[in-house]
Amino acid sequence: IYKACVARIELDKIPTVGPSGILTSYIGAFRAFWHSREMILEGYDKYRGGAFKIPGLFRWTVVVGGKQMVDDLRKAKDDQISFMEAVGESIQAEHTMGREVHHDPYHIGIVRSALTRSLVERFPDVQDEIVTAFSEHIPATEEWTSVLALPTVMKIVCRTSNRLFVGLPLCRNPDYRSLNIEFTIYVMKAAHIINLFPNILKPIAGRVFTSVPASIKRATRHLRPIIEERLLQEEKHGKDWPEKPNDYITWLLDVAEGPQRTIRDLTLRVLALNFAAIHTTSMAFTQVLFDLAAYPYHVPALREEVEAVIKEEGLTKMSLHKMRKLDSFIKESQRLGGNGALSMERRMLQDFTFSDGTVVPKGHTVAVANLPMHLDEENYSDPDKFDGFRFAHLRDSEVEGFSKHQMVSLGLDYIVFGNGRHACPGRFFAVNELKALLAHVVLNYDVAFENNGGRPADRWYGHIRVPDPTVSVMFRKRRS
Ligand code: HEM
Repeated sequence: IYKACVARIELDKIPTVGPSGILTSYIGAFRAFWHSREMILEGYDKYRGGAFKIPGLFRWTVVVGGKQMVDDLRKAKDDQISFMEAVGESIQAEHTMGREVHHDPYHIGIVRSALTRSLVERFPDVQDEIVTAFSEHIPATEEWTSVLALPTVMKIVCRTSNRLFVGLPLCRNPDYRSLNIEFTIYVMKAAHIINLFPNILKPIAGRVFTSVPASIKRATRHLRPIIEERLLQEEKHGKDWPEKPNDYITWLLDVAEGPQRTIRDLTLRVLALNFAAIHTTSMAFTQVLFDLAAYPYHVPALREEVEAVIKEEGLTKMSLHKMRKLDSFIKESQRLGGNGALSMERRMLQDFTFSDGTVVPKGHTVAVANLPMHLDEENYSDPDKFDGFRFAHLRDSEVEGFSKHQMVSLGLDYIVFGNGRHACPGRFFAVNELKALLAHVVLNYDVAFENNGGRPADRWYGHIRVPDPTVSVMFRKRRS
């Protein structure tokens, strides 16, 4: 009781946006449900560089802003703060992704190592899938053709990413594709439902009220024959059998042991990877398309850069690295259109003291106000303006050998991929894929909004941003 009282006193010291009384905070919680973005912007402005808290139905979130506090979180160790516990609760990972994935996320190490290492060798496959996917989903027509942006991009990104993860022909299978796209939505919906139940009933709620078990069955149908074949080859010829594919299933089997080698466990890891990769990358590329259509004056310089680099060295993972304007355009698009107002959610495993003396008691959740930081004049000049080549100009003034301003670099004021020990390990692939997608679009298409319309408003679900899925972008074969 004493410890709970001390924790309450520490929490009370952190200012609240909205009412903070035991009962009135529920009114704030309802406001936060619909308007958490506004509350985060308000708190950031009011308590600059400090912490504030916003209420939720079940708990407070302590929101921190300013580079110093981000740095404090970046440096914190895994026994002080936990990414898994915070995110695990938001998506009810134990009951949606499965206990195995939640408690033993060894596949994350694979994304950081084998997957990222494979990008040079596997780039031709990824590029081939981009070309084929575009020719099927957005054929280059002489006249303008209207394309529903987000759902179409989702299909292209899903098959392109899965060309790397599981290869041909599965990456093109329509049922496998829709299953992976839907899985993320099922998990988010399931998490909302499961969160309404007390802990003891959560496992039952997960099984009875959600579509997750059905998705696992559906994924197993596709993956079982592939996994069984791989296991058979391994049994016959040993670990390094000839023509062993260089893909995620191989990388998993290279390190998996005992129960990690079951069909169910391996299937869950494929679903978990798609969960992390598909919606994030698809939303990012949809925002890029919207920005391309809204600010078309960037297109000539982008084309010039892509063509010049390809002429010199062809299109490879390494040559994409030289396309700085392309990188900058995508980075700017995510600065203004990233997928939420909060990032770097962490659960405190012990009382945590920030450099400014703010104490967040054990068991509470902290997140970084990344949206206001991306819109802060102290971090970015003319912050509301979309300047596609902002980061390319900053890179021009960098000392050779430093690349602080390229998109994959983590920053204390650019938090699209988080920061610290749990920063997105998939960002090298994500940026590589986004650049290859954008290069393909500027080389082959003209892009515009219908009726010369401007950039559409995004949709917000609490602090999460989604590009409007009903918006179309027009494409035609490149003329100029
Ligand atoms: C534009 C696309 C993407 C965005 C914006 C994005 C963003 C993020 C963010 C914000 C985090 C949490 C970081 C933190 O809290 O510090 C994260 C984690 C993660 N991301 Fe990404 N991501 C993207 C694409 C991908 C892709 C393509 C993959 C896989 C190939 C991936 C795999 C992961 C994994 C496994 C984690 C968990 C890391 C951990 O637990 O340590 N992401 N991502």
